[in-house]
This record gives sequence, structure tokens and C-alpha cells, in this order.
Amino acid sequence: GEMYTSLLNVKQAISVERKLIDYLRTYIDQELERLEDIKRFYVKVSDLHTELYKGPGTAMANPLVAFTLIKRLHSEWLNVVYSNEALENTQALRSSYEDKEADLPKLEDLQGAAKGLMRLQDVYALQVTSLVRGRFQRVSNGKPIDIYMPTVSVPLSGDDCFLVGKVAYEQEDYYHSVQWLEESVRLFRGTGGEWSPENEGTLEDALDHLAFSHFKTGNVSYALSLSQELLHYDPMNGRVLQNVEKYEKLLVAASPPRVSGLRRPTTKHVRTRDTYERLCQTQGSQPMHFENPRLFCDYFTNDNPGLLLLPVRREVLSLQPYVVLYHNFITDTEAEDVKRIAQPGLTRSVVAAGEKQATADYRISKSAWLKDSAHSIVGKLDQRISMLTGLNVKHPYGEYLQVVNYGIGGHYEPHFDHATSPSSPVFKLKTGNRVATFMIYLSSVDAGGSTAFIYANFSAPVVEKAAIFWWNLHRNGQGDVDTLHAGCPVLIGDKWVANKWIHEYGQEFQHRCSLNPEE
Ligand SMILES: O=C(O)CCC(=O)C(=O)O
Ligand SMILES: [Fe+2]
Repeated sequence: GEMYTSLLNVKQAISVERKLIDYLRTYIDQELERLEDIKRFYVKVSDLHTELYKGPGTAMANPLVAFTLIKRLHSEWLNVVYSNEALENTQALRSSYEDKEADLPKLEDLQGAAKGLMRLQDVYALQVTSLVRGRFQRVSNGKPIDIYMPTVSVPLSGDDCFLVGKVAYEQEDYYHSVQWLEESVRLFRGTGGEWSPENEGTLEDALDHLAFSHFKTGNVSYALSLSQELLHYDPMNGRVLQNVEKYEKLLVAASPPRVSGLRRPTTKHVRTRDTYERLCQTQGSQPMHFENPRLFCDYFTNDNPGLLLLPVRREVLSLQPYVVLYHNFITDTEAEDVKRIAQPGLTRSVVAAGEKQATADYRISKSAWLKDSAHSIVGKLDQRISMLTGLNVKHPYGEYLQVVNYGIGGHYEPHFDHATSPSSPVFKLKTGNRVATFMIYLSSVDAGGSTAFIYANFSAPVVEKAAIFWWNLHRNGQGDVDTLHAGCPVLIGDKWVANKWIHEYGQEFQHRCSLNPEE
């Protein structure tokens, strides 16, 4: 399955590379040994020539010398020149590499990871020039400010930037391709065109793609000068020669094309994009108590004997819609257990697409469903959710526990948890719509990953071990549009959550219905 959609899988890839490092070490040792052998032959023959064959003919008087000369020329040189050892060494390396092929990321993973980086760039307004230096900075009042300080900073190479730029380029997303290829060209220029065996692109490739991206965004004069630089390295490139001619014609034309400027590609949720990004950037922005004095924190027992001795710290985040955070809902070891038992079942998360379910770029994670038969912890959590919410969460009144692990820049764009169409798969359980969501934060994150409520205009940060609860439906059964929410892209960290979706039926004695649309 895909690797980039779950950080767990990315972590597992480390052990694959560790194996590859071992293989390469073996290969290098074998090749060094081979070259040593060749060098020994070289030294032997060249020494003979400095010692024995100085004067013409004299040494040949010795038949042993004559014989060994003939033998060398007939077979020793042949054996050296046509040795298969280099090939055998390469083949051994390749076959051990191929044994690991199933565990290697695919092109889709590379593209997914690159798109994840561009998503983080956009949502957190990160500077590409900083990212390339391994830093996470946003420009504020003309000054770059660090929004996260990594303990190890990994600068990117010209080739790294080339690959990100190319992914954008191939999607005709010139807004991003221009920025990343610009960095690629700068870095490639800096290395003076030095060749590295691992590189995919060259300065010429980067110039070529950058020139065309600038042409597409209307910056013809820059496209021209980049193409001219490219011709300097590859003067006979017919296609580039043609482009130069085309760009020159355009520039002398009566009305050269206007520079359209760089605009971000439009996405599904343009209308809510600004709010969404603001809420993600100001992680955990919540209305302060003085702004809304009706918000409060307390120790909550729900009058349940099970909670009397150990009340839960409850934080009311919003009244409309009603959203609360229950602190320390789960213990560290319980959270570890849930992640561990979910691991083998993780598959790419899907979204409702008509009557069916499908993967989508707007939800990047893997998830697994846990029945209470999976492990005693699942039933225990059900019971605790029931005590806190007073709701019946037994299947099919509650769905199985959905454990989610986010991937690189993993996110879930603004959506409703409840069904908004009668054909939704949510109704397959025949227990009505999803009346409430109970979501447990199974991990912390270092940056990003907040849960943002778009119309309600607040975001809840990831609070490890806490759980968030809200009603999705009004008491009359209508969906509450104010519950539109999102999982912000994870900037730094490995985010895990568990969802418990509770349905309308089975709650008749716990959750009062009403025909009043205001409730
Ligand atoms: O991960 C989050 O913060 C939100 C997840 C979510 O909304 C969902 O899984 O439906
Ligand atoms: Fe959701």
C-alpha cells in the first residue's frame, strides 16, 4: 500500500534503507577488492617493464621471460579486460535491491510526499527558500519568523527541489513549479554542474522546466533569459532554439502577453480556504473566557457513579455548536495499545463519494476499524465514552472505533461527519445519521494538526490523551452546518486519532429530540 499516507509506514521505511546501506557496503568492499586485484596485475606488469624490458631484446634471450610475455599477451590481459566481476558485483547489488522492491516507495509515494510539502507550504504560509534550508519560516511584517525549530535541520539539494517542482509542473501547477524550480536552478548553479550518481535532474532539466513555467505564467522575458542560459550548455537543442525564437517574437510583438502573476491553483474549498488556513496557523486559537464568559472548565462526572471518584476535566470550547474537550480521557499505555492493535489493519482512508467510498487528496491518512472483540481496551473505551456522553455507543448504535494515522502533510479538509445525502454509506447501519462525534487524540504533534471548526471560527490543538466531543445534528435531526470541521495538515509529528461516531437510534432515552430547529 501507499507509504506517504501514514507516518507509521514512513517510519518502517527506515529499516529498508538500513538494509540497502548494508548491501551498498558489501558492493563497495567487493569492488574495492576487485580494483585491488587489477592494481596488483598493473603493478606486476609495469614493474616488469621498468626492470626487465629496459633495453630492447636483451631480456627476451631468456625463454622464461619470453614465455611469460606471450602468456600474458595471449590470456592474462584478456582475462583482466573481459572480467565479469564488475558485472557480477553490480548484479549482486541489484538482486538484493530487487528483493526489497516490494517495501520501497512507489512513484505515487514520491508525488504524494511532494504534494504534502506543497500543502504545508500553502496552509502554513511557509517560505520555500527557508524550507530548502531545512527551516520552517513564515514571513510576517517583512521578516521571516520561525514557526518551528527542528532539532536536526535537513537542507534540500537542487535535485530534491527539482523533483518537487516537477511534480507541480506535471500537474500544470506553475504557481508551485516556479518557486521550487527557482530554488533547484539556484542550487544546481551553486554546485557548478557537478555530477552525482543519485541525481534525477540536472541544471539543464531544471532550467528547461523553469523557463516553460515562467512562460506559462506570462513572464516571457524571464523564460527567454533562462532558455538562453540553457542553450549555453546545450547549443544544439532544437526545441529550446525554437522556444527562444518564439519568446523573442512575443516580446517584440505589439502587445506582449501580460505577466499574470503567480496564483495558487484553485481547490475544492476555496470559499473556506482563508478561514481554514488562519485557524490552522494559529493552532488552537480558542475564544477566550473574557470574550465569551459562558465558556468554562470544570470537573465533570455526568452524575455517573463510575466517574464520581475520578471526575474528568472538561473544557467547553464552543456552545454553538457544542464542542467539549475531555482531558486525560485515555492513558499513555491505553493509547499505545490502541495504536498497536490498529497497525496491521491500517489502509488508506476513504471519503464518501455518492453511495460509495473512495480515496481523495483531501483526506491523507490510513485508518483501521477496531471491533470490541479486537482487545479488551476497545470495550473499556466504549464504556468510558458512554459514561461521559450518556449515549449508547454499542454497535450498530455506535460505529466501530476508527483509528487514524496521518501521513506526510496528512490532513482532512473541511467536511461534515454526518451524512448530507440520503444515499450516503453512513445509513448502511440502519441506525440513522451520525448524531455525535467522539474523537480521541492518541498522540501529540510538534506542530500543525489542529482540529479546525470553520464556521464556528475556532481550532482545537492536538492535546495528547484528550478527547473532543460534539453534536453533529440539531435535535430535530437536521445536520448542524456549524460543525464543518477539518484536520489541519500535520507539520511536524506523527498524529493518531480514534473516532467513535454515534448514531441517532438507540439514544431515544439519552438524547431528547425536538422539532425546534433552534435547538
Ligand atoms: O484529525 C482531526 O483533527 C479531525 C479528523 C476528522 O475530522 C475525521 O476523521 O472525521
Ligand atoms: Fe470529521
